[in-house]
Amino acid sequence: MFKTIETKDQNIILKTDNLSIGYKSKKQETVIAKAISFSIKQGELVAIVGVNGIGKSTLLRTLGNLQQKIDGVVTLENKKLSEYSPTKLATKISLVLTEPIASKNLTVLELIALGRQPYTNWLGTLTEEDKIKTKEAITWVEIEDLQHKKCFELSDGQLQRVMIARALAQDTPFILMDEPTSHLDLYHKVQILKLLQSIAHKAKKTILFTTHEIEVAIQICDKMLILGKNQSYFGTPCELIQAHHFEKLFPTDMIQFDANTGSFKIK
Ligand SMILES: Nc1ncnc2c1ncn2[C@@H]1O[C@H](COP(=O)(O)OP(=O)(O)OP(=O)(O)O)[C@@H](O)[C@H]1O
Repeated sequence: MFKTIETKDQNIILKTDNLSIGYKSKKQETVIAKAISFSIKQGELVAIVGVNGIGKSTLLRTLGNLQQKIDGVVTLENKKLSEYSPTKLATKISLVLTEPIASKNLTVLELIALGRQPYTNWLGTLTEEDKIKTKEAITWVEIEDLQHKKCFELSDGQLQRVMIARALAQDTPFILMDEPTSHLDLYHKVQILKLLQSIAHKAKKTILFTTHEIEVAIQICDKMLILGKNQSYFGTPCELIQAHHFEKLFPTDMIQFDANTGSFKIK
């Protein structure tokens, strides 16, 4: 249904090596987090977790090339991220960010079709292939009944599914999502993450997302990145639990991670 891609280096799609992220101005450079090294393979669902303000969104924007890294190397399909043109990058990475969409007056179908922009001509004319990819994305996310609604008529959970469909219509091998489960109840959080898991595993998309739902992510994700200011930890949830890395996530005065249940307990 969707394109799969072949890469060298054991199907590694994205790799960071000693990456530092942060903000640069003419006067100063602020490092938010450093020494971030990890690699993600095709078809993996990966969560970035960490305390508020640690730099999860900054990392996601850096990986999407929306902002400059401070130091280190990011490679996408064995090529440096900085060597991609914006047009080429749009065929490799789709981004679902938390900013409210400006185009809520569009219908769901129109919004999802915007995902085809990297492939359309300057008039935005949709080809048969663009229409097929748009329909496929709608079917995958099971929102056929919503397609003619206006986006402002949707609930948060429905809108989140629509944004995922738009990313799928863009048909990139790699999808970056900032907090796809925010504002959702537990049932809908799990529903969205299960959907992302099935897209990763069945359509062989590589999905990297930020979340505060650590306990749900432990149960659903293939790998996780625990982001810290000076050191980050990457691995399968099981490896991270066994290495006691979740214990270091929050100050221990109020909450403690229980490695037996994979959950946090209030002290
Ligand atoms: N445009 C900016 N210029 C300078 N500093 C910024 C900018 N945007 C964010 N920051 C700072 O970068 C740090 C990391 O912010 P970021 O939003 O990446 O964290 P986060 O882990 O996603 O947080 P949260 O979990 O609260 O969403 C914060 O200290 C924030 O104040």
